[in-house]
Amino acid sequence: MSGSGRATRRRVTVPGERPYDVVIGPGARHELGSLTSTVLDGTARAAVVHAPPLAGLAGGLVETLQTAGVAAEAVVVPDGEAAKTAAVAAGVWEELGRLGLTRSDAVVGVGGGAVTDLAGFVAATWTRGVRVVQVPTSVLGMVDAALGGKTGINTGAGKNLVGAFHPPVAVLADTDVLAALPEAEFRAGMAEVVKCGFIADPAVLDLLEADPTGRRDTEELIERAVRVKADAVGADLYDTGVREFLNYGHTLAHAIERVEDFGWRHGEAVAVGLVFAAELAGQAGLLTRAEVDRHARLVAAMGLPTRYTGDWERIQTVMRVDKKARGASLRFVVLDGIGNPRILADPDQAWLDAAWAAVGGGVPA
Ligand SMILES: NC(=O)c1ccc[n+]([C@@H]2O[C@H](COP(=O)([O-])OP(=O)(O)OC[C@H]3O[C@@H](n4cnc5c(N)ncnc54)[C@H](O)[C@@H]3O)[C@@H](O)[C@H]2O)c1
Ligand SMILES: O=C(O)C(=O)C[C@@H](O)[C@H](O)[C@H](O)COP(=O)(O)O
Ligand SMILES: [Zn+2]
Repeated sequence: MSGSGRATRRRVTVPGERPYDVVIGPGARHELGSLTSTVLDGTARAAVVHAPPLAGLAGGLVETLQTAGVAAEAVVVPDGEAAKTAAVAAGVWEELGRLGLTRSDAVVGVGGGAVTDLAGFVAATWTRGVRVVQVPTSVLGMVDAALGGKTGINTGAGKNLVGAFHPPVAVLADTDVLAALPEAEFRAGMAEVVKCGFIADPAVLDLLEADPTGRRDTEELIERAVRVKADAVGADLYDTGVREFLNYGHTLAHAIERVEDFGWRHGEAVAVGLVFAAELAGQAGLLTRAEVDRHARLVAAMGLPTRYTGDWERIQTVMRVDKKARGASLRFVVLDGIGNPRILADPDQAWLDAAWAAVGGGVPA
């Protein structure tokens, strides 16, 4: 089973000190067993971390590992953003201790971005670092969260404020599992895909304008987004340069998520954040009106939100806790033309207010 379809799957190598492959396509998860003689060589034990909705899939992967001679067990965590807490991480550490996981063993993260972020974080911290294989099951996980090595959890102050850079040894993006992904989650994942289009690959924009559902060209879109991310993290794993561009739309998005107590889908918040960032660039004279409007038009056509009305003062306070902020100054990723991202530091308040108005927020007089 592990070999069937292998030749037809797409493979993207993420460059860096320890390069690894992202395998994209039907049945990709079945390559897990064969990893025990390559990147998982020497693994005696493995913890397969998953949330309840992915129990069936994770159970199959536990069996695959067992068949390959690895003492694998499932570790169940809460679903969605509720997995990304210090308490859940502490619970998983206790489980890894019970399983006797040593440095030569491995964690397998199975699920959406929330679970792979958590699984990556416990792998980064357990015995100061064990190998992790990510098996993303959402579009968002496949194109973004499962690769690149950003792992982490949330705190009361905001999104992803505790974490570590810990790249996986392999990513198995099995597009068969997307059949069970709820439509709203599929759409939310496409927000990170269109983000990649705007920052680096305009062909993605053309594909999505032709079919805003992303269903016609799903694998092509996933591969293109993975390549955009692989290029950025290959050049700048530690997020001190070009990797910051992957944060396009995220300054507002993370603030929305925090203010909404993590009740918004990440991709939906990113969608609004893209519209906000485009207007900010328009205000700064970096994008034409047509380029600004292309953002809102495409995001809306994809069935994603373009509006958010909340407490502007509070949003601005939370945005200052963003990891791109330096001291008191806010820093945003903006586009200086489509496909040409740059940082805009300390934008004029009037530009910020105009961007807020563009997503439907009211600005107090
Ligand atoms: N580390 C990174 O670089 C990075 C990048 C982007 C996003 N993220 C993080 O990823 C998270 C969002 O990930 P997400 O959008 O995947 O959401 P999620 O992980 O919350 O998953 C959304 C829902 O979809 C369900 N689901 C996932 N796959 C399924 C499948 N195949 N069938 C049925 N149900 C399925 C999950 O159980 C969950 O209920 C956020 O926490 C975000 O901060 C991290
Ligand atoms: O990989 C990156 O770098 C990104 O910025 C990708 C984002 O889509 C992702 O949401 C990431 O987790 C945000 O990073 P953060 O450092 O702002 O938490
Ligand atoms: Zn994101």
